[in-house]
Amino acid sequence: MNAVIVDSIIKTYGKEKDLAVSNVSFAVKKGELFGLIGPDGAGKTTLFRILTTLLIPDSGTASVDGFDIVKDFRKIRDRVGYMPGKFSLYQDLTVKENLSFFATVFGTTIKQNYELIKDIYTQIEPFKNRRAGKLSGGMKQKLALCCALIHKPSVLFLDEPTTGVDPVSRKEFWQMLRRLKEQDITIVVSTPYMDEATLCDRIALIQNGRILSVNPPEEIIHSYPDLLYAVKSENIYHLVNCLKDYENTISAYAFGEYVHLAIKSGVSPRHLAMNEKDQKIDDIEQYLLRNGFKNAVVRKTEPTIEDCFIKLLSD
Ligand SMILES: Nc1ncnc2c1ncn2[C@@H]1O[C@H](COP(=O)(O)OP(=O)(O)OP(=O)(O)O)[C@@H](O)[C@H]1O
Repeated sequence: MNAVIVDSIIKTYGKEKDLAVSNVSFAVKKGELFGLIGPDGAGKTTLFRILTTLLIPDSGTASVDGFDIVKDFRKIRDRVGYMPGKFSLYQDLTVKENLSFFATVFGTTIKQNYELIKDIYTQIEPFKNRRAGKLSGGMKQKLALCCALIHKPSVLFLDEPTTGVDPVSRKEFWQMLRRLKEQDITIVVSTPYMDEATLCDRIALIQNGRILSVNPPEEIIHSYPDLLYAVKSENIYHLVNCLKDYENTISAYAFGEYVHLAIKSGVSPRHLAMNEKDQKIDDIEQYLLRNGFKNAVVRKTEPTIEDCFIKLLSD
């Protein structure tokens, strides 16, 4: 059964009718941890605001927990938890006051649903009398999650919950989400961090208001069609340009301290053992040598979600 159904949603802004969400359709299964992955401006927040009944789409339909986002908006508001990217906490209220406030708004008490938030709340309880504005990023995020959960929602929408949070808190946060999922809460979470995509059951890759793919992350990675190499040398900028001109190149782009080079899979096996010497590596090394890169290191690499995203964008 599906907890969220989005069918042909279109949303534009302003007189110019700038397209923010372009004919988007997808469904999220009950109990699923579903990720909306895409860069800034992709349309993630707009979709969240539509699904939490804060915005009305220009056209298309959507339902959450079986209720229509327009006709049944009140029922949806009782059933969803929403952690917006910004401004979800009252900075001048303490940790405890924020939580009590959100509980009261939903006609419940902290005590009534304490079991659900206990794991998370105990981590911020030592600071319960501190004003929210004086908490660290990680602590704010935990409090905001408690506030979004306090009325025991069946579907939880989290808009970029880990943006601006340190790597350790980010990891802890995802562990918390996995535990919530075990309690049968459907979670839709957006993130611009591609590495977080692999922690979801399924992900929708979104760009410019369009969905490029909806699949489990491992399937997206498995269906990557090209051969991918990581190339390292001094002067990444020149290296990228040089590799773009290589005859077999499909794409070449900076990837951390490496350049990722995608080439046509041709006759080489798609999954060469990582330590197996690949004829193509020799060819690339020779090409780079001819072009003045004396110490370039070339190795085969497995695609990440980010590589798949780049591939989908260039198709
Ligand atoms: N209130 C608004 N008025 C006009 N345009 C808007 C408004 N809100 C969003 N947009 C535009 O709609 C597009 C999608 O924005 P949206 O905020 O949904 O994306 P996002 O993926 O959540 O990115 P971000 O993380 O930057 O918020 C962008 O081009 C954005 O500039």
